[in-house]
Amino acid sequence: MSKTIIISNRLPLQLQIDNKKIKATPSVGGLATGMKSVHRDSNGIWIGWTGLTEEEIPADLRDEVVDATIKEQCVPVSLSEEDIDGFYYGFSNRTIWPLFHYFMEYTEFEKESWQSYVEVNEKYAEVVLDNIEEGDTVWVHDYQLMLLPALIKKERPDVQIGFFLHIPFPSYEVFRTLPWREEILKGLLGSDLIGFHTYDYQRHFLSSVSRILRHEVSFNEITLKDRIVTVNSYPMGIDYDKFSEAAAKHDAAKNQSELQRRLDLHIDSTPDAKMILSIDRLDYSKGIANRIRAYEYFLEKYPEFKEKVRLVMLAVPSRSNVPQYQLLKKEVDELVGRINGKFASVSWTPIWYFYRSMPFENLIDLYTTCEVALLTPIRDGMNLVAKEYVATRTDKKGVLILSEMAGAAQEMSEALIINPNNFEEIADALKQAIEMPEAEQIKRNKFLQKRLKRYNVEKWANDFMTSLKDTAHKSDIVKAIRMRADQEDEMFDAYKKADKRILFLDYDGTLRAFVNNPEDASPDDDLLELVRTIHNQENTEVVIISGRDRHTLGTWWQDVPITLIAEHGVWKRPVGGEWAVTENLKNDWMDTVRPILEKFVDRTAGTFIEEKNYSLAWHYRNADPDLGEKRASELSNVLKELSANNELGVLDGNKVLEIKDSTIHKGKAVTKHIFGKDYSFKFAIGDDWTDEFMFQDLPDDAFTIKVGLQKTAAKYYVDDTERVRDLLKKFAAS
Ligand SMILES: O=P(O)(O)OC[C@H]1O[C@H](O[C@H]2O[C@H](CO)[C@@H](O)[C@H](O)[C@H]2O)[C@H](O)[C@@H](O)[C@@H]1O
Ligand SMILES: O=c1ccn([C@@H]2O[C@H](COP(=O)(O)OP(=O)(O)O)[C@@H](O)[C@H]2O)c(=O)[nH]1
Repeated sequence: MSKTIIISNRLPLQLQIDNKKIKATPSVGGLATGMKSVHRDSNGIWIGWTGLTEEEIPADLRDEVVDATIKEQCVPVSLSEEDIDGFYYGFSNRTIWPLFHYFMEYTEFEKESWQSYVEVNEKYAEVVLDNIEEGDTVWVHDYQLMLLPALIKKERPDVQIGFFLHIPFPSYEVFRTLPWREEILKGLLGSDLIGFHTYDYQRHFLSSVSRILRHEVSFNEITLKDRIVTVNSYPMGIDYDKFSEAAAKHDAAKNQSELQRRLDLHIDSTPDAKMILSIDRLDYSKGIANRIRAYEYFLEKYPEFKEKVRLVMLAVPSRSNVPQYQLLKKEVDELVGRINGKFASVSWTPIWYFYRSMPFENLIDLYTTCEVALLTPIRDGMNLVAKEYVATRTDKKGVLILSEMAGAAQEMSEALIINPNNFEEIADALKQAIEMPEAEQIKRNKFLQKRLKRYNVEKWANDFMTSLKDTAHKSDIVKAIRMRADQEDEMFDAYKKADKRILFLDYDGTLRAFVNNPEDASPDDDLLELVRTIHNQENTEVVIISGRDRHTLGTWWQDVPITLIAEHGVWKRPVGGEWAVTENLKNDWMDTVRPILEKFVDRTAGTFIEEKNYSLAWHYRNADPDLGEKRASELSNVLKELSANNELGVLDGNKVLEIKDSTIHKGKAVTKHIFGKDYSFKFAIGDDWTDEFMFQDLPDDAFTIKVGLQKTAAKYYVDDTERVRDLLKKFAAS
């Protein structure tokens, strides 16, 4: 049975040696906590580092390490102290992490640590390759393993590889400073699907790919010589039910609260003070020091809140071998000490500071007890703590203040969104949060919870995996080759020999180049004459098949008695006949398509669905323009695939995608047209995606030609409309 292989630097469990025995504890950090439930529910394996170096594991405990990991469906990658130094503390956390979080002043470019990064990625590749079986799917995670996709693809081109980056991808101007930028991009492009938390990270990545590697990037696809790599954004969710159910249980047993106990013990005798929560790994990207300063500023600006609020701050130890993290620890310790010293009274401590990691139950305690969450990262890929806080507010009360620099802010607009560098704004947001009427808190959280519940971690992972599976077919369709002279000769030979011939000609972009004003694209005399000449040849039928309306087409070609097909196949004018509708339209497909459109509405702010009698339209004119175009292309692909089985067609309008009965696509139109007639020469030429239906649906012996080098199902391509004219001239002369 095929399986999914998850690979990340850190396994979901971390091993320690305790009393000469191996002890496992859950890993901290969004990647591990988020993916845990995905892994638990799959029959796959998770490959990664255990947290113990080779030197730390005595020979007699090696089997125990393997046992402890196998028990959790994990496979360990064995790393030495030197590896961890160069690869983890070095290149991953002194180069990539600061650079990708825009901390350029912290970024080190050390050749030795780069070399270690390469070697450790190779070590991971070895373990992965040892564990891959036919039909398996591979899902690589995060910035520590960006070379891995290409290393796996090189050995196993048959395997579908997905990659997800959990941190931001920086803008090209920042990324380009990396001496190994090409290697990193090439490593990533070993994947079939690359995912990011937000559209902005995706956009930055695509921009770097096209500028640095000069690959063709079209919408969210990168065309390589032999494959297509799809890039998209999938905002990671949380295990919503786990958090909300734990919170409900916790609420029912309030006396378990550690915070409450502290208050009961009169360590701090201002029990009514509102609790403001902050939870992060102690990382400079999280903006912890700034947050404390902003809190100080708040107490100065609004002194009436002294003794009325308390900042409960959990900072989890992280990467403490990296100097910047050590400095930050010192800075935070000092700040907390200074501010507590400055404002505290006998009955009140303004900051409760915990420097450690907490078990799940204690986290739930913090989440449920604190009325406000203040999360102010300077940069953060996503920030799952923000989502977890909202999920635990079972009575829907509580206010989230969130930095606009966290990926999560893009989906959580009902939170109070602040700029983490703007103390004024943070102080005001704190005041607003503390004073916010309950009805407003509930209203905001209702929206947030609904979205988080719906797009939970399971849905996120399924979305990613489904897209990854879909990429399997994508590369097959870039199969066209530029028509060579000998192939052209062969085609005209076949044309001459055939006793019954048909040519399907698309109009705009094929017979006529695009012009600014579409009404000006009428056929020139030369074109009219060429088409007439071909039509007049014996046993030859010319069909112009276009998305144009029938009036325009009919007027332009009124003097040339050829067959015209208009509006992608809705209308047909046979030779010497009148326009007629070709099909009875149906609408029973709508219940299948509506949820797909709703999903795109969920993921693309500003879009909406319009329902008509025989069609559904997804409008994106109010969305971010770039995102709208990219999502439209993605939706269009999804719907086109569906259309093959469900007889649907997709029309790409101006900021709208309209889905109709598939009697409205060129493939169906040409198939119907040739049905029962024995054409021995079939030819179709067109330039855009609506022509792909013809290319796909015509029989294999048809000569199908795409105008322009693009992804296509046609057999050949020619460069432009001038080349099309040359071909028409040759047909006319045959
Ligand atoms: O493994 P560590 O070095 O101890 O660091 C912990 C993890 O931190 C990072 O988490 C990121 O992933 C989260 C989930 O997608 C996201 O919400 C957060 O914004 C990111 O910073 C890191 O990406 C992981 O690889 C680390 O394991
Ligand atoms: O003592 C703690 C503190 C935090 N977390 C978890 O660590 C994750 C932090 O993820 P986030 O995306 O906020 O940031 P990251 O640390 O991954 O950058 C969240 O799932 C928290 O529940 C934890 O397991 N124990």
